[in-house]
Amino acid sequence: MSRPTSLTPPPDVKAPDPHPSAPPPGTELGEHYDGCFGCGEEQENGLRLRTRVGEGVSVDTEFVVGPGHQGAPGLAHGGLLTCAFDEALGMLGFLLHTPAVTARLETDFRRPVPVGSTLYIHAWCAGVDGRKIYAKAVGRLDALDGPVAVEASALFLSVGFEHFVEHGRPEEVRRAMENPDVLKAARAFEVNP
Ligand SMILES: CCCCCCCC/C=C\CCCCCCCC(=O)SCCNC(=O)CCNC(=O)[C@H](O)C(C)(C)COP(=O)(O)OP(=O)(O)OC[C@H]1O[C@@H](n2cnc3c(N)ncnc32)[C@H](O)[C@@H]1OP(=O)(O)O
Repeated sequence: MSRPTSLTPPPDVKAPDPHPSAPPPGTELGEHYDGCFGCGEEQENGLRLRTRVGEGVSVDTEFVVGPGHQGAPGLAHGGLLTCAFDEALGMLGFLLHTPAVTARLETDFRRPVPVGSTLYIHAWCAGVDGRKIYAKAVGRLDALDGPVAVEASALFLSVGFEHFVEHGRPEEVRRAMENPDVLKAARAFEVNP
């Protein structure tokens, strides 16, 4: 039975529309930062997840589970599955046009996920209430309509770019700010609130 928690939007809060400048469904969202463990190309041991825009405020992310992702022999590690969900859910901020960070993330593991399988993760925004972004995701095994293996509920909070500048280690922040793609994304957020 589901119970109200801080991960459930208040009853009067509806699922939002994408921001007018959000990319259309089907668009592949690139890495948000090349050093990101979830999506960064420069992160040697990272998951290198790719995410596409779905209908409304939703995204689809595929996680191909390899031998480097094991917990038990031949099975995906739960923490890495949660990481893949965090990444997919985090991308919803791009459709709402705000940088956002995970405040709380709850994961339900329904079935084991074997090495060699692909987890099809669908994540969507259930509501926005001020800075709070309520989000959900479901991961299906080996097909878009495959059996549900993992589900997640999350609360993200919108933050300004100063969150990253103030808290990140200065050398990585400096390097990120030298990247024209990161700067362009940061300016787009600021110019079109
Ligand atoms: C210049 C370079 C720029 C580079 C930029 C690159 C691109 C970036 C773009 C996009 C990034 C995408 C990244 C994706 C990666 C995946 C996502 C992650 O893994 S993020 C990492 C993990 N998360 C954290 O590290 C957060 C650590 N926590 C915090 O920083 C703070 O706690 C924060 C911001 C979450 C909240 O702090 P407060 O001071 O802003 O706000 P308060 O007042 O504490 O909370 C506001 C409301 O939210 C509730 N709240 C806060 N935390 C909660 C929780 N854990 N559970 C339930 N409610 C919570 C509170 O009760 C309050 O509610 P009431 O307004 O009173 O109703």
